[in-house]
Amino acid sequence: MSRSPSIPDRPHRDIDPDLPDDERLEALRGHYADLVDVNEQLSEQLENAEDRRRKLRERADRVERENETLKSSSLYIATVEDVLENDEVIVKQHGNNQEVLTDVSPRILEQVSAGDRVAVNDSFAIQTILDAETDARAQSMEITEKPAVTYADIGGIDEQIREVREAVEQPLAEPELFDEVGIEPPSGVLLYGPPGTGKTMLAKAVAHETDATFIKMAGSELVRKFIGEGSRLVRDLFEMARERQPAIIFIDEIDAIATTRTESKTSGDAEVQRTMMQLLSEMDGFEARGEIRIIAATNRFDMLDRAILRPGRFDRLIEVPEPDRDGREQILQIHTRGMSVSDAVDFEVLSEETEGYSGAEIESLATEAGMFAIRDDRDEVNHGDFLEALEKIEDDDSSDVISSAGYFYQ
Ligand SMILES: Nc1ncnc2c1ncn2[C@@H]1O[C@H](COP(=O)(O)OP(=O)(O)OP(=O)(O)O)[C@@H](O)[C@H]1O
Repeated sequence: MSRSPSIPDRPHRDIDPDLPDDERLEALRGHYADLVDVNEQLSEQLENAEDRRRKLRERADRVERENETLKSSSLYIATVEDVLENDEVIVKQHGNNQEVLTDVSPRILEQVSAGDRVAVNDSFAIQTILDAETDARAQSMEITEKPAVTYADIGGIDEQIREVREAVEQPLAEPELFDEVGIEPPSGVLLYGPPGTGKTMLAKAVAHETDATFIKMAGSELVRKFIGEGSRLVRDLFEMARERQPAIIFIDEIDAIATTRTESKTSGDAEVQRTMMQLLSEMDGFEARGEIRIIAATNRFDMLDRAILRPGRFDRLIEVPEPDRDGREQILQIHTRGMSVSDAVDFEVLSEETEGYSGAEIESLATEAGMFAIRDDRDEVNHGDFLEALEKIEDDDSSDVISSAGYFYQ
């Protein structure tokens, strides 16, 4: 993709002062028109850059807020076991199952009852009662009975589909094959590769094919600010899978809980470590030929703690790369299947032009091309629409570079 910003040249015209007045006036008009044209182009670029800056500002604010949340002091999650007569309650802390008798402020005592999930501080004083909204279990899992994605919706990674079918689908569909041969199927499958290349789709397609429930959890969700929450979520995840089996557990961004350990020993690190240990112990505990399969995904293979790749853990690694030329063509065909596209659209040319694009980016290219057709009041998308969409995407991309380099904002 070309990334250099194309800033129009300053218009220049030599006007001979000795020309007759009418010719000089004509030349000046021409020069003026050039200036107006360049001015328009620059204004448009400026507008795009400002739009981009606004988006980046929003993103920076969001990251700052998240950072603040993470820095604020941690609370522990506990369940209220019993409310006693003398304004005391017994709470059981998640993670270590420690039971504690603690005083409660009258303000909270009126609202609290046995079974409530609460957040407690270091001295076990109840700080908040967690309502259904903050119940992380409900919030952080995505559960789909039988996802609609099929292998036919995935382009350019046939070899990866074959490997996933062998490692995940076959043990679910034909466990007797493994019994007969006397081997254990892979415990967990790790898909790794750049963002937007179809890793989630692959996991969903296996669930579709095997009529399994798809249960997705993002690694970042497991790294919450409540101590004990991560390991509890992991337990919930496996419990949910047992309730709904056959099930595919999909842990996206596994690097969030399984990065190489640093030397620092902050409580945050220890919490992440505990969450990972919980995941490994759940994996050790389940039957490899059973009805639950586990798939994880990461864009940061280089950062992974090798401990999770040992036999019996994520022992089948499948790389999902960016699509090659043929792959891009297939993905383009898939994402334009439901669109009304002119016969003159040359997919071969488009797949040449999209080198470096991920599946997700090709999907937005198709949508963007459709938008150009709508803007032009047509109901059929033509080759020119795709070229304009390409140009727009590349411009957006280069304005990324412009804004991050501060080019326009000096
Ligand atoms: N190989 C592909 N074939 C068809 N569509 C694809 C492909 N890869 C990505 N897409 C499109 O991009 C979207 C995002 O893909 P998906 O979520 O599977 O990527 P991912 O690899 O899991 O990304 P991430 O690492 O960011 O989670 C999909 O919904 C799909 O529309």
